Amino acid sequence: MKQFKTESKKLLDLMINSIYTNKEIFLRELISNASDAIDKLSFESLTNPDIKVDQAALAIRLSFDKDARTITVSDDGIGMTEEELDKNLGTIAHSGSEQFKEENAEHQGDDMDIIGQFGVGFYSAFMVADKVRVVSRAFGADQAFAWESDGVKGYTIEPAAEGERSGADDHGTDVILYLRKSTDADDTDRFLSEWGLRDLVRKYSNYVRHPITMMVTKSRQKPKPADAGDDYKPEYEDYQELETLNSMTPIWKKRSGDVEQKDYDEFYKSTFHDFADPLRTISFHAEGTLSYDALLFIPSQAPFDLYSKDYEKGLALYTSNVLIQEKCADLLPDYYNFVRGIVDSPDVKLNISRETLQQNAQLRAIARRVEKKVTSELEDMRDKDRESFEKFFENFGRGLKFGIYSSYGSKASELADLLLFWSAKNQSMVTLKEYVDSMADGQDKVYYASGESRELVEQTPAVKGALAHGYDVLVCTEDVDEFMFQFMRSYHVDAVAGDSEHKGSEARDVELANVADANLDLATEDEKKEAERLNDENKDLFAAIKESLDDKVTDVKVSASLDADTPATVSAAGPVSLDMERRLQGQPGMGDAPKAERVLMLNPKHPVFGKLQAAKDDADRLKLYGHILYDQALLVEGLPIDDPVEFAKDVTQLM
Ligand SMILES: Nc1ncnc2c1ncn2[C@@H]1O[C@H](COP(=O)(O)OP(=O)(O)OP(=O)(O)O)[C@@H](O)[C@H]1O
Repeated sequence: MKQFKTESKKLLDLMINSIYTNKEIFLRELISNASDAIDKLSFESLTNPDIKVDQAALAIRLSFDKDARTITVSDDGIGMTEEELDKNLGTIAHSGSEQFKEENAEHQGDDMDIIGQFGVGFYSAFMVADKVRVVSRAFGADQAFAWESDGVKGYTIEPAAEGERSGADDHGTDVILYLRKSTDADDTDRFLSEWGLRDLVRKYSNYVRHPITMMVTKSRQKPKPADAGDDYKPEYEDYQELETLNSMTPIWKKRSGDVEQKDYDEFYKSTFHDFADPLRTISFHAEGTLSYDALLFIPSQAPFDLYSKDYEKGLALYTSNVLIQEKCADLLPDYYNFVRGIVDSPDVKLNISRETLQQNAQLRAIARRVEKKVTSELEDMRDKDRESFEKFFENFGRGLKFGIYSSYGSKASELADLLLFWSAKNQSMVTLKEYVDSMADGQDKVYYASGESRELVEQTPAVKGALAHGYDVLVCTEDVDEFMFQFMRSYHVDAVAGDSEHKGSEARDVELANVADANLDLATEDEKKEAERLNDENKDLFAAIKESLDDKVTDVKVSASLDADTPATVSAAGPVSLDMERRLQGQPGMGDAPKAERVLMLNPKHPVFGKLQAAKDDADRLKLYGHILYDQALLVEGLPIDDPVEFAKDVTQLM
């Protein structure tokens, strides 16, 4: 007896003790595996002339035995060798298996989430069965092997008995489930019936492209005997017939008007192993020189590994009913990597390989259309269903921002209008257009501020000052935000045609500006004049403070726009903001990351300013004041101070 690998054991444990209400998905999982196995064989046969199979005859067969309490899922797929049985069914094959181990620790008892997130595959059989036997014969092999397990102790693999596999096929797999006893709480009997299995196939596997057949018992009227008298009563007899249970037409070939949303949802969940319904479904068809059917989904939640390097984007690419690539990356731009779906085109060449994809004009044309469709769907959601759009953005917005950032801003024209930011004034998410539309009179820039959290950013003097002057500020808390803004530089506003009631406006580019930029002055004209006067008047004082701060700041000056409670703030003068500096330094391998040019801005309306003036001729006191003001301004910004011990000493001395 062989032992399962550790991570498989955990998953099996979960399956055996599952309280998951959707236990019936086991059949969907086994049918999907069977369908994949047939796909693999079809693909091999199309690319390898030595393999000859009759595509149309490849099927999945269901059967059950009420007395033995077994269900068998049998396929004519590629089958598994002895080694493959060991490798594939002894370990979890899922890409998420590593994460599974970690997540599992957090989600103890919450099996719904795990089952939903990872698409538990083969092992889900153990939710309903206490023994599973897999008899498989790999394509081209002379011998079938049988894998068997109770899911607890381990598993055995042995040569299968002659003729053990059902049907006459020389390749394929039978999965035989020995169902658990039926109880009130856990009714497994319902699976041991024609209607029970037919129901499950319709519900979960209707659009599987290969026939799923089952022998069913039907009733028919016996022919009327020639010598039947007048009192003849029709007689009936049962007979057996092979029935195809699924509709088989791929769902993506159907017009969206002919498919119910719940069918799309089921298809999405079973194909892409998501637990939640998709947020949006997009179906479209092209005809002409390049014809194809496409069915795309925008998930309602981000897969756990979306932002990890293991995540692979792509759409499934089919041609002539054969899956040629499970994840064709070239069909999706990186910023739409969350889109799942299928493209099926008879015009795409079968022997497409990774190298030729780039140069493939057909794929490029499809990719362009896919991108346009997704964009317009997102715009539609933004305008008509804001709640869903905000949910979407929470999950996938970061990717859109990266799209602008990694294209050095060139993708801004496509993506900028899909961005949302937290508005400090409205306390809600706004688009850039909404921001610009409600800008204060005379405001000519979009103001943003960046930091670790909304609360922190909203408390910074720069943001409070801007709000006090009637300017809204976009609060940015993601690492990519400010880097993206730097590449964008400005936001393009389209021209608006006027009418009798509304004034039109010209197209224009509105500059994006960090509100904590030392060169930015949000003050009124009067405040500015006053600041200029004070800067002049206190030139020597400011020079002395700068000197006492060594090379920590490049300048000390008056800020005219600070609110009354803030004695001083630290701003950045160059292209690197304080928050960018913090984020760059937080990255591994960025030891000598560029630093922000710091400027100490003093508030002339605060009583502390008078204290500074009074200490003008006392170098030690001035140094003490300067250091304390500088350090506390950094703390308010959520930034580390150079020397906490020194700061503590300074405060003590002051007391
Ligand atoms: N009927 C089958 N015929 C051939 N191979 C199979 C069959 N069922 C399972 N396998 C093999 O066993 C592996 C493990 O199956 P399992 O359902 O656990 O995971 P998966 O299908 O790879 O992952 P997921 O269910 O997340 O897509 C498959 O990848 C496949 O190689």
